[in-house]
Amino acid sequence: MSQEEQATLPAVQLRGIWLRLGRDTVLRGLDLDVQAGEAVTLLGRNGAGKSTLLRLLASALSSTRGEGRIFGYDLNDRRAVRDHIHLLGHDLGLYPDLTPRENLAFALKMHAQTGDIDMALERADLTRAADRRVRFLSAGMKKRLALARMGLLSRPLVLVDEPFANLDAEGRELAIALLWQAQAAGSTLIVAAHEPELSLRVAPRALVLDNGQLQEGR
Ligand SMILES: Nc1ncnc2c1ncn2[C@@H]1O[C@H](COP(=O)(O)OP(=O)(O)OP(=O)(O)O)[C@@H](O)[C@H]1O
Repeated sequence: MSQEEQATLPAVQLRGIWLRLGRDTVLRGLDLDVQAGEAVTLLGRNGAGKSTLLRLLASALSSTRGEGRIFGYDLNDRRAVRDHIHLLGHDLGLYPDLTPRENLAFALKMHAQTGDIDMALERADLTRAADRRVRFLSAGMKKRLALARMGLLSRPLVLVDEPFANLDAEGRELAIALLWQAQAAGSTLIVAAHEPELSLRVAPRALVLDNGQLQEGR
């Protein structure tokens, strides 16, 4: 598929998705359409299934029933899906024995990309901690690093679970700025958050996950 053909396809198309985890049926016939370039805030109470939905979209979980496509690629085509997404989940996926600088360099290398690591570190206010092992950073500093990595890797679909958790006021503004930047660079965003007043600034389409299905609005 050419890049031109791909750009005309919806970023996300889910049809009748059911997903069971243990004894819980978390998603119950869920449908979702997200156009390329859209920015969506995903709301819902604790345990509603927001993280589960993001993990399904990242092809880290399989549905029990239903069909899903990411930029036209079937969700079961995990390699193609993972080539198009970046998931910033509860588990930040950082390497604790590497430094922030090394984590960012490794992420760029894994995606065969280049980027300005020093600028990303500075923007995240991590310059002074750039060469300390990640395991010695605070929770908020780790979150800033994960956000900096998201900003460096400009993936077509960016899935972010609670971008504002563990951050101080300045860190929250950094999260918003990096999400803006990702969208301006052409990424589609889906942001699960408990702070609609923050998330809706960057992702104005609100979807509420309730009883395993999505509804528009707050
Ligand atoms: N690995 C698992 N095995 C069994 N059940 C799970 C698993 N992970 C999540 N669940 C269940 O799935 C449901 C949805 O969880 P999920 O983490 O997706 O919710 P959430 O909307 O992201 O919640 P929160 O706002 O608290 O982060 C919950 O009932 C949870 O207990």
